Amino acid sequence: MEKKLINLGIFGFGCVGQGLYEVLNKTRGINARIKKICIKDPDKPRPIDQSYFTTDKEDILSDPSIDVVVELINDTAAAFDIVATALRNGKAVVSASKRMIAENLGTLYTLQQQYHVPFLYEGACCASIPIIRNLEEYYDNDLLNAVEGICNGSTNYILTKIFEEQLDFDTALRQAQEKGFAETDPTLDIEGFDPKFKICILLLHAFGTFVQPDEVFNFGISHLNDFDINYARQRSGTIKLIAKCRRQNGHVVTYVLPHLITGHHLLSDVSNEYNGILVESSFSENQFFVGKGAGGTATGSAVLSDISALTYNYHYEYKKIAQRNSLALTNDIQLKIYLRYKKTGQVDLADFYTISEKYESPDNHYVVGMINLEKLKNAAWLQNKGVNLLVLE
Ligand SMILES: NC(=O)C1=CN([C@@H]2O[C@H](COP(=O)(O)OP(=O)(O)OC[C@H]3O[C@@H](n4cnc5c(N)ncnc54)[C@H](OP(=O)(O)O)[C@@H]3O)[C@@H](O)[C@H]2O)C=CC1
Ligand SMILES: N[C@@H](CC=O)C(=O)O
Repeated sequence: MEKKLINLGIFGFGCVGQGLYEVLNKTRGINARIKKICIKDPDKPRPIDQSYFTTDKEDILSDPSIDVVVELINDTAAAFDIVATALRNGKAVVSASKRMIAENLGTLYTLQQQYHVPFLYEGACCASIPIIRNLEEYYDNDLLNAVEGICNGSTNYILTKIFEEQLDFDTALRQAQEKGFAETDPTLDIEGFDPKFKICILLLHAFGTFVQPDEVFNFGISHLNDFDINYARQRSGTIKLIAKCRRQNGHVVTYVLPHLITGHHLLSDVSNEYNGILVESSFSENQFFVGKGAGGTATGSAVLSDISALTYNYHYEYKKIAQRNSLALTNDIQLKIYLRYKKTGQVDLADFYTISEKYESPDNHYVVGMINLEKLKNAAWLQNKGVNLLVLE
């Protein structure tokens, strides 16, 4: 039987928009066609026929023949306006804009309930890894303990190139940008904001907890220097930027921090733009999801899977909210960290609960010790470019 034709209105034709176009053209299983693509710059050369394009958002939002609005743009405020308007107009929406989603989760959840329209965003979290649908459907009753791992393709690409090919940071970042992995503003990647947006979304689907990204501490890899890299190498280890949400004493702990990984660890084998997510639960215990976490076709495939899911009326049920199991966020935990700094007095060692190791040389000092996550989040000294930290586990 012929499947009903789905008319798509797409916003954005950059890395992900073009990835979706390619995936859609090579996929036989779905009867969907692109009716219009709304972009920003009318003068930019496009690889497909000009008749597809418009700069007027109403050509999509007010067209009753468009069934699904696909939002793939790099402007957070405009993306929220598009998605919220489409939902209010009763149109199903698919998006990959993690920042926009994470910053507006409460409102977007309410709009879905109010207007009874689906809003799917698998591509927003770890691109090709179907983690949201798994948290929604497979882990709907199991008692989850943790969802954690590598949620940013660009930083994992940079760290892989540094550790495996001895590339310098700036060259590796440039490559990540050229390959379309990095955000328009790459500080969102290298300072750990992008994985924070993703973990905030996963937190809702795993534990039913709404948080504003500002409440969650993130520290990325932009302060990394050769001394830190050697510190990791001397311990036969590597460095990974890890986003984490973990149940602890009736609360949930959430953060994004660079970790020193030593010994055999599943995440140490996750390379380049791949992401890896460990899910820990009471009954199924440990499971590991790995897949491309950035890039046009990898994300396009997740977006297409969402479009396809809409054809069988799939929508997120947010079961953890419905089960009223929501956990409140806490930063009241102790972390064992390596803290490297340039000179005495640059960091406030009194913030540490205990210090077990101290090293001093003319150029670099470091301590290893236990520190409270809330203290770390509030530490002004950590903003200094000459200071870096690694979580030791
Ligand atoms: N790159 C990746 O690997 C991934 C990206 N994402 C997310 O997907 C979204 C898109 O990313 P990406 O494709 O990389 O970004 P790009 O910078 O490659 O493309 C952005 C697109 O958005 C368009 N655009 C910007 N503002 C508007 C507007 N107001 N109205 C209509 N179109 C607009 C641009 O138009 P124009 O072409 O005219 O400039 C461009 O086509 C982002 O939110 C990103 O965070 C999610 C997962 C993976
Ligand atoms: N900039 C992001 C793109 C995908 O979400 C990343 O590098 O992971």
